[in-house]
Amino acid sequence: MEIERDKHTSLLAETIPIVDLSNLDEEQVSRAVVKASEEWGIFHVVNHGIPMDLIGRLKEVGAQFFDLPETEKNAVAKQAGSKDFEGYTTNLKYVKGEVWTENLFHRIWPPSCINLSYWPKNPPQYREVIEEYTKETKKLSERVLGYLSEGLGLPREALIQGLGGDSTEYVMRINNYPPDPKPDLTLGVPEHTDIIGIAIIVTNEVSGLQIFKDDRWFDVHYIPTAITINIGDQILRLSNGKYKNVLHRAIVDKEKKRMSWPIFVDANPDVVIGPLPELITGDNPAKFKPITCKDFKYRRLLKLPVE
Ligand SMILES: O=C(O)CCC(=O)C(=O)O
Ligand SMILES: [Fe+2]
Repeated sequence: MEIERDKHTSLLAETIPIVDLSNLDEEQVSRAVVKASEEWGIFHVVNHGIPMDLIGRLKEVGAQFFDLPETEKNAVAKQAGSKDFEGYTTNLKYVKGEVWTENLFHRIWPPSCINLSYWPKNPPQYREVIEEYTKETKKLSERVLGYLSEGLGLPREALIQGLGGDSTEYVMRINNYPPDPKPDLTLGVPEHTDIIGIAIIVTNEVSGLQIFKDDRWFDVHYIPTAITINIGDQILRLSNGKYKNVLHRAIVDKEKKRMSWPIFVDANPDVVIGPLPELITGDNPAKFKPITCKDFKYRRLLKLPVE
């Protein structure tokens, strides 16, 4: 596969929507989140209520982990042959069309699905910081899903329940993209839509996330105080296509290390994902067939069609 990279994406002045969550007019906030999700499938939130100090500590423990020698990172390595995704994986190689990244992946909520053997013991404050950040992102996620439910004309809990309510899994991913001497040959993450409900992302100061809209790629500019929210496949399907699952990719930098910390809000494997029944009318027929999350992911992974 040859990577086609437009040369001048960063010249585009347009930015993804920015929603100020401190606005006291809740209806205005709700409408802004809904509009951004319909048109872009991605937006920044500012004044989101998550302490910047906590975000700073999250970035610190992530960076410290990836700075460890390979042998130490391998203490939490993804198990070869394991069907599950949790653990540390590295993919740093100069092959045309390949990805240039190493990452750490593990569940963070609910407590019953946490496997601490994939949580680094070094740096020592890793666990405490992630636990604190989990609580904050869960609140933010529920707030955003509440607005998106209202935008469907449904009670605030509708999408939270659609994603499985208390069984919804939160998954931490930390992506590390070291400087890449041959950035034209590689991508950090090839283009994809997230297979989950929503993603809540912070990054370091190096921009690199790009999204596809109206036939072109746009840079998602780094805003120090913002958190970026992506709509994934599960919300597209639950909303019967109203909210867009944004197509995105990450490019790498020749000189600077880029890092990102997405949290994925993900229905558990047994949850059936299809348009919420209340949305379906003669005028709005179902655009998707209900399917368990497990089957949906399996088919997407193998690139099989999903109705
Ligand atoms: O690195 C980024 O900004 C985004 C990474 C991403 O899309 C993913 O991990 O799914
Ligand atoms: Fe993604």
